[in-house]
Amino acid sequence: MGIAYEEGQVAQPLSINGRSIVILYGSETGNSEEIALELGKMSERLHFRTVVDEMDSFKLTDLLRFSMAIFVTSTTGQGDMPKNTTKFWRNLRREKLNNTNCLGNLNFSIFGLGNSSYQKFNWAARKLRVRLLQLGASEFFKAGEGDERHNDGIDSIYLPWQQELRASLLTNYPLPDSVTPIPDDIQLPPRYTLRLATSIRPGGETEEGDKQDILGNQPEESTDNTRGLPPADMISIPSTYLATLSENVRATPQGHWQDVRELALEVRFPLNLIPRYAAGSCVTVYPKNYPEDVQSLIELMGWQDVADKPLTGHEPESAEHDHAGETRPRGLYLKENGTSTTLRDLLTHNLDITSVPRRHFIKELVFFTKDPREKERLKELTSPGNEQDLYDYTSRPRRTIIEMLRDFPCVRIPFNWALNLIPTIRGRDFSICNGGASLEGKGGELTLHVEVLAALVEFQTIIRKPRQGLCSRYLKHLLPGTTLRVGIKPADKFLSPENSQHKRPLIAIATGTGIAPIHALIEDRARFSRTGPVFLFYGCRSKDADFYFGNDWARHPNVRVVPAFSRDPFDLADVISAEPNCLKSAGGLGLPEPTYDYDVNKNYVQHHIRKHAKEVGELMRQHPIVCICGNAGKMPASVRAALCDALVLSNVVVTREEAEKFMADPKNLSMWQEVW
Ligand SMILES: Cc1cc2nc3c(=O)[nH]c(=O)nc-3n(C[C@H](O)[C@H](O)[C@H](O)COP(=O)(O)O)c2cc1C
Repeated sequence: MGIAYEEGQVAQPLSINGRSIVILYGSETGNSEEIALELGKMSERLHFRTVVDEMDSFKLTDLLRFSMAIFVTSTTGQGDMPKNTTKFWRNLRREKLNNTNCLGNLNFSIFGLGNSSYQKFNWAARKLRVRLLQLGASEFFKAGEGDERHNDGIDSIYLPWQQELRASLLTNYPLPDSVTPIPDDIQLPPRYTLRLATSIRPGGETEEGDKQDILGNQPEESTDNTRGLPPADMISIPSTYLATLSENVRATPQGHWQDVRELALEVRFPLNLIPRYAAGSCVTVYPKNYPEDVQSLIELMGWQDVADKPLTGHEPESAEHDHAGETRPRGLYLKENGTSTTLRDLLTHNLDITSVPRRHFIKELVFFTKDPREKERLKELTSPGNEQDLYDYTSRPRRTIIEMLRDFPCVRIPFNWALNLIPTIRGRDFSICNGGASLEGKGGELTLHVEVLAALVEFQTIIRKPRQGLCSRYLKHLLPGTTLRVGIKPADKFLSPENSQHKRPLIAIATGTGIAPIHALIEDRARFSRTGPVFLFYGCRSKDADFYFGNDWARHPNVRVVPAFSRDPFDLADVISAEPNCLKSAGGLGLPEPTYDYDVNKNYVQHHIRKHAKEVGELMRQHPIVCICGNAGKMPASVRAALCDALVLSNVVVTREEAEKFMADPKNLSMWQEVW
């Protein structure tokens, strides 16, 4: 007879000999991590001993302790592996492992996340898969490749892939007769739990005399945290630096649809810890939540009694639940100076309470409401086939976690489950837009002046209240003089002027704030007397509103700028559209087919590339660097198609097929693409 599960119960997966899965992810912005966690739940429900962790926290030899490994990785940069896979990937690629068959006992499968507007679509997952096979591992289930550009995003490939994987696991690793999978409507134990350092009496008061947490830290004086701007206190984030905001001004006119900020930061590095930085580097800003939002969530969930009490360490629920020594979610950092952390601190600095609710969050909410109608609606939102309904409720109106909890007033998440439901805040990257002498450090403790252009993300949605992204809201009201913690992400090597790279021609195509890294690059090259020519196609709405650095280009005589002002009057004769019949994509390289109809009679960068085909072709013969930066929508594919057309029109190659091959070959050019 199978095990009977009862509603309301928290079911512990059984421990069955030889039945274990490790799920390792590589993730920059959390999408792969979310999928890995979902796969982890699926695996636990099938009674596999399950470990979910980032790749870098795992040794190769540890992999072999599991019956199976599932890898989930996004692709970042120019077909690169995410940062939290660097160590793992370096180990895997060691030459001495070649021909050793060292992973001969490993069974694996892999799911990749990517965006097909990038030339190197899903390359990280593909590279990883090839290397695992080379080292003798066997693929127990076919690889999946999610594409953000699909109608339902990554889910359109991921959901059916996950269903098939589950079926395959059940067939190939059948459960003993007496055991059934844990059904979806039965709750699994939490991965992490929060505990108060002081014990609370049932009535809610704190026991007397216990005013310290287990580390002996005194709780801080209570301050009025419920109003105003995010607090100034810091959390310890590894590999970050202190920076002072020196400027925060609006770069677009008041009436313009978008509030774009010019921010300047003075970043301080200890001399022994100077990161590699150059034009093309990014600065990572870690936003915080506003006290009023934090308070609102605390009240909604009834956490007032515990919100300001010190917490102890964040251990996993039980030792059985082996998460490779991990005691709190990756990316969750505590306050500096050993001061005790409270739930309010976590909600302010660590947990993304204004993010759009993900499927995993909604699935868990079912367990925290007693109202049958709420339960039914929550189940409906996450049931297979209802992806459009989920999208319309969550992503389309950019609804936040707090707003969703208001819509479901009977939901009460116990405070000690918070880390399991709410995702951690991740830093947001902004391309540095200054270069050359302005990006040179000064002083004994090096101070670096960096500038960024931050387009504040503000949405007009079907919910009447205008919405803002977390980081946008944080930056909008950030006052000069504020100290914050920032990271610096190095740029691709070929962008920096070392090794004579600056002598190569640069063909740059930028739209909107995508001009930021290009501007930095041009300033960097200007330091040298002999630099290659620059041909810049720059698309924005209007000369007066968002033609960033418009007055600056004149300082760079070797830079030729061709602007495409899409909303200013223009001469149709200047705009050369594609002729799909003679310049049709040859396909075959797996590149997305650009659409031609949306840009007829418009004034976009791709039209000007075709118009200047001869000059573009000339530079293409000289091993140029080609940069495409800006919005990820239709622009990257249209621009690549226009570059291919230019190659044909200027007789560098004869056919469109040859043009696509030419573009993909690093012997001809170095492509750097940064689109979002
Ligand atoms: C800066 C940047 C570079 C990217 N480069 C690629 C790429 O080369 N190939 C690709 O298929 N997807 C690329 N993507 C798309 C990501 O793989 C995709 O957004 C994915 O969902 C991110 O998942 P993550 O949050 O787990 O990192 C890139 C995204 C960004 C923001």
